[in-house]
Amino acid sequence: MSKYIAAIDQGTTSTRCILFDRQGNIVSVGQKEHEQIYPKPGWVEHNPDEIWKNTLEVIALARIKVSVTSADIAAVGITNQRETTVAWNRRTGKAYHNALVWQDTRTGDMVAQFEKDGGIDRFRPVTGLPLATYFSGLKLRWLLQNVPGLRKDAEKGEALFGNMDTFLIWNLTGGVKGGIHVTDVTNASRTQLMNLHTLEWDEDMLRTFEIPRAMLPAIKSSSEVYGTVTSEVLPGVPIAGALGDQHAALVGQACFEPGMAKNTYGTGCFLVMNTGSELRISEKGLLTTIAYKFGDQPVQYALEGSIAIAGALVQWVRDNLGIIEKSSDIEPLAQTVEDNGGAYFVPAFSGLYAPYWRNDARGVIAGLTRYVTKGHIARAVLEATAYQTVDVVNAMEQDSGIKLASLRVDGGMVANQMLMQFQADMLDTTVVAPAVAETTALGAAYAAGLAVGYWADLADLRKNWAVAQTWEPVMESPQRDALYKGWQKAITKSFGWEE
Ligand SMILES: Nc1ncnc2c1ncn2[C@@H]1O[C@H](COP(=O)(O)OP(=O)(O)O)[C@@H](O)[C@H]1O
Ligand SMILES: O=P(O)(O)OC[C@H](O)CO
Repeated sequence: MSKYIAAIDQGTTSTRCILFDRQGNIVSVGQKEHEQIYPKPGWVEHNPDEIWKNTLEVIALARIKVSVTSADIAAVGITNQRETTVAWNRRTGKAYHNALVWQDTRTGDMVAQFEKDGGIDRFRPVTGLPLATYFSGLKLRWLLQNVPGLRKDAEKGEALFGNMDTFLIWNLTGGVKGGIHVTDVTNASRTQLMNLHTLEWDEDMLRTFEIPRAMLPAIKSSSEVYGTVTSEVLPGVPIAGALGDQHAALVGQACFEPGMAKNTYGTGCFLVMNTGSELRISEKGLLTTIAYKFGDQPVQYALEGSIAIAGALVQWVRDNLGIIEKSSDIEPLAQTVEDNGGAYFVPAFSGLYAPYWRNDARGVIAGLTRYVTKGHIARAVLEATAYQTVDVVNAMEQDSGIKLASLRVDGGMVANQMLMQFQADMLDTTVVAPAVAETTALGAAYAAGLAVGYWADLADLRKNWAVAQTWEPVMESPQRDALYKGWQKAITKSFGWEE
């Protein structure tokens, strides 16, 4: 019997391949970062060829470290940065343009145009999503309008659209030699082209955004065999699961009951609450999305609070300001001071996502005086992620009527003790990190493993979840309230910057 499940986690910053055993333990990891391309202010691109090459490389790396053959791997699961949009040619395999990354704001004018006729929530009842630059539908519309020849090829079915899940599955299953063109429901739910009620591409949305249906992948469940890997890195292994990364983290955190929630602190920060088989359209600025759908079992829905910039702000301080060398240096720098010194950093680099949905917002540092040092700025940077999470939790509790008893956390920023303690303090709630920190990859492994019988059922998966660390709130209410009041004031200063 095969010993492991492989998960490919194609994130915003890097691509990883992780091998898991039956207890959900990490056996081996291969990881590689890719280039972030910023052609203009607000534009963010990735090179799909680089990501495909990195994917092959990280699979090989993960295998070499523990010298496993493909016979040792029962299945592979894919998880990915969501919304990031690629169009490529079926015959050549070449992308027509760099991938437009989820954070890219170039569709701002389209958003404004569509908003004029029906407001920001006009597509919410069908898609669960507000009008925003974030989702794939308008990014694809931009490509179709701006890349010569793409629309013609798309109408003939020669050009294919996909998010990174689709692009990788197509390449892994043979590419130009008959690659399989599919996506899963969770990824499809982020395009703003899928009808949340029917789980099919919505004809009205396709017509409104002028998207040729022939270029769209088939929508599948999150856990079933889509095809078999033909590339020599994993020959003959079935690809049996796919989930957008935030949905995968929900699964990896074993949040299988309605009301259970997780928050993933990566490039962005995404709080997702399982709401069961009931579809709820948010009234507080959250997204309605698919939690997961395992095979032919009923679909599970979720509410999501998406924050565009979290760890990305730490990267920005590292790469653009150069006041730290590596991301983890932000913590000792922030520890050089007692508090934020009155400074607040609102990282509205891609506008503001949940619960504000302000495409016109841009980043500000507020409350500066001559007293403020780089230590205070470091502190304000970390606090920004915690305050944004409080904004989202407040909306989530109002929307769902459920008070969070504790918050399950994961992602690269969870390594930051100061941030996690501050988060517990600002939420006045226990924050809990699980033993397996790579919940995103684990969730994709679970989806694939369930499809091929490596794990029998959800009970098998629940057993694997264990606590690694908890952070308890210790801050007094007056201090918490004063800090949050400052944040609420600062955030209004970011509004209306972009005309
Ligand atoms: N110790 C740390 N303190 C603060 N931020 C950190 C720390 N370690 C990593 N990060 C941030 O976490 C992010 C990487 O997390 P990860 O979960 O790997 O992201 P992604 O899946 O989005 O690629 C980066 O933006 C990085 O700046
Ligand atoms: O790559 P991450 O972990 O920052 O996640 C990106 C999200 O899926 C964007 O919606």
